[in-house]
Amino acid sequence: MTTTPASTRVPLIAGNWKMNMDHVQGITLLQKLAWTLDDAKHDYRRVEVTVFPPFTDLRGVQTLVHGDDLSIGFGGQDLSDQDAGAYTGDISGQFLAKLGCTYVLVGHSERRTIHGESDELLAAKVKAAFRHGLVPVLCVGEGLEVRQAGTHVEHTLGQLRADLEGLPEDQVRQLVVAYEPVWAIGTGEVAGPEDAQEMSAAIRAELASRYGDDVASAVRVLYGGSVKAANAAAIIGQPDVDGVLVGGASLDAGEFANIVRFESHLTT
Ligand SMILES: O=C(CO)COP(=O)(O)O
Repeated sequence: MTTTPASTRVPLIAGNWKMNMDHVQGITLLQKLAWTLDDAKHDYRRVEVTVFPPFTDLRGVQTLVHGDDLSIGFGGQDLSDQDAGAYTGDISGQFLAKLGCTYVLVGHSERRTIHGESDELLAAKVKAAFRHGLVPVLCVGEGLEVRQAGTHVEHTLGQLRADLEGLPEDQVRQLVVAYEPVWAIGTGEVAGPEDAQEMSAAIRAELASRYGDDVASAVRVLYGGSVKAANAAAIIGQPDVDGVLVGGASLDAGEFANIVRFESHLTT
């Protein structure tokens, strides 16, 4: 398979704040992150940085990012598969796009489990994201029982196949996929760098077999699950891992900045 070298895919370091940080706390966190990365002279063209705050923070985040001309991107943690109408409590991709969001998480394991979101719904959400010019960060991954049964690769690829159902090739190529083994989320258990590589390579091979090498080598595959500054470099150093989706550690500006600066840990 003739894949584009990993070095042409810009690493993406993404912080999923989950249901943490009200809009005042969110601004403070983002400001601190921006200062810390500025002080470190971070080059955002080399390593892209994005945060996923709660919906109620997004307007404030947009104002800060645009007002201070920050290079940090932002996105929503979820979106509706519908565009508008009588869907109480739901958020349209159109609203997120209007707020300047670049990305949107789709199918985070907490949406799949707590909210019972099906692959059918998630396939509709992926399409809704593209309809509004948002890049979906599609989350896939297995629970502990599946991992223990040794069927994690097949399980995760099954989610990927179902969630991309009917998606045209030019949209697949823009996707970000996040492999997040559920047993490693918020537990302190980290899949080893080899586990992250095994699944990322399997995801890329699956994309290559369905859409061709060219598409597969354009898609960025992230790892998520108890990522910290101490383990980020080894994980992102894997050839098929193009970044990380960070939960808990993204709530600490210093720790998250150190994850963004993972390359400096490789050389020191
Ligand atoms: O779910 C995650 C990111 O989306 C991972 O969360 P933790 O980094 O807290 O394990």
